[in-house]
Amino acid sequence: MDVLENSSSKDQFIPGNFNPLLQEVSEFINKSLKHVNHNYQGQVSKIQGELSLNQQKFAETDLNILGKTLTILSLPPRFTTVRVNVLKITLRKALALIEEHLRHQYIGKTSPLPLVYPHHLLPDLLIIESSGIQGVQPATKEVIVGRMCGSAVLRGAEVFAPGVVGASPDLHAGDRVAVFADLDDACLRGCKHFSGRKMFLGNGIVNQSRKDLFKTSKPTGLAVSVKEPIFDAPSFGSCHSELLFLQNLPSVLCSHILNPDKHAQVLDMCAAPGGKTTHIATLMYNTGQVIAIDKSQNKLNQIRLTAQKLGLTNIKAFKYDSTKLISPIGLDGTACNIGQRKICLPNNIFSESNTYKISSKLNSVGMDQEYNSCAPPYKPSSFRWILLDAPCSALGQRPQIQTKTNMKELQSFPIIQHKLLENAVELLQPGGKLVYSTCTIVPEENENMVKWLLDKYANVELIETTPKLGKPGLPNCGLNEEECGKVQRFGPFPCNNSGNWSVDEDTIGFFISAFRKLS
Ligand SMILES: C[S@@+](CC[C@H](N)C(=O)[O-])C[C@H]1O[C@@H](n2cnc3c(N)ncnc32)[C@H](O)[C@@H]1O
Repeated sequence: MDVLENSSSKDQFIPGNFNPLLQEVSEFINKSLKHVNHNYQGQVSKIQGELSLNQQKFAETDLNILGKTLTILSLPPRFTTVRVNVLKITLRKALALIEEHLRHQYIGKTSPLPLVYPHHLLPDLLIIESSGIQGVQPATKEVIVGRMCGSAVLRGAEVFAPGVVGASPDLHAGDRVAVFADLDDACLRGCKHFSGRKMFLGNGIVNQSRKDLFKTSKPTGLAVSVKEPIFDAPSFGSCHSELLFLQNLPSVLCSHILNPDKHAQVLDMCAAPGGKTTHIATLMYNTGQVIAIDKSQNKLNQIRLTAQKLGLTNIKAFKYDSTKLISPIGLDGTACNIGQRKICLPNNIFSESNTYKISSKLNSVGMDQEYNSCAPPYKPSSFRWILLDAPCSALGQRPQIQTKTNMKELQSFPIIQHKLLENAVELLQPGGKLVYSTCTIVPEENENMVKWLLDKYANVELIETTPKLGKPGLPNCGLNEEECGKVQRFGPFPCNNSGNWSVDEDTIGFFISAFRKLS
């Protein structure tokens, strides 16, 4: 645990030997992964002294799986992955667009122009390979930003004025400045000399003076243009958002694994902000129907916007609690059944106020009826394809330069995942396919969840997930070797001893499993 102990004494990020994740969370991951440590021991000793980030050797004490995992989690993947809207543009043309965008973006940057190429297996994915960690020394003057802004900077963004919380007293436009993230939300707005825990993100050129940054409570515009980031990553903003969609590789894989038929009816139980929903809708060539459920209205609005941008009209989105998706009424004419017209009852959860219309066309009466006919809840065995991309502890997301998640919160996720899975199994037709995924590396939400499902339902079988890009499931977490081989896991992180991780290894932490319901 030296990695963590070191962290409290450091006030500045040095890639490769520091991760500021909360100690409590680190202990939880450590507990969850304890059975893994043993299995990784052989590989860990092999890479001792060899694994290097930023050409810096890892200290012997850092070479434990937890230390490496936490270090990697604090940085973004070196590969940025872009899903191409193949309904509107070919991969080749999209590649040319991205190259052109990058050529402009990298003018004046110290890092080399990234490579762009198609993924070796996923037909709609382009890879942007950047040079990753850069050797950069902090400039003397500094700007302090919040954690959210800091994570965005690590993924290639510039610093905008609302993200700035502190700055050196004599800061003027045109100054070269070091950008730091405030790890504990401890920096008061307008602070001149911040002495709390902070992480160095890179150097840039100031666009607004200190006076301009803090003269109003709602500053706007570019604050710092980041020229020498500690981690080189391309930025896209809203560039060609009707053609290109930034999406992590395992998330793209997830929809390919579900692989519904054209004209199918698919249920996406936890859909917002809609990355996978819109991908599934695209894989179905904008035919059939993707029913997207989420409990958050704000996030549902994001699905609508993304669908509109991408030109997709086969998505119907509803605000609903997916732990209560099964119709409580039955087939007495008032019950809900996909494809039948829904009759709204007094006090029925379905109402104008809690559903969301995906397209303005739906305002016409006829379309409203069509829309209503697929509103939740549903009778059992309604769907042949279901995606449950569950709410989870998200401990695979990168970069996580700090997390506020506490132990109690972490332990709450398996409870809701059980309820969601129960609904999913009930709604699945015999012969139907369910994909369960999370963006966490914690076995309690992954392998253990699969084991729980298989034990509970004799009529559900675990099936192969293809295409195969991830690693097998973790051993000693309830699944036998054959079962481990069927699921796909991304993280805890690579154990090849060169440090040259491939695009399929250097990803966010993720887990994918697939099931079929027997008749
Ligand atoms: C991991 S995110 C889904 C990401 C999404 N599939 C995508 O690819 O963009 C989990 C989502 O589950 C939603 N959620 C959490 N509890 C829910 C519930 N009981 N019913 C429906 N949605 C829920 C959250 O609002 C969140 O948007």
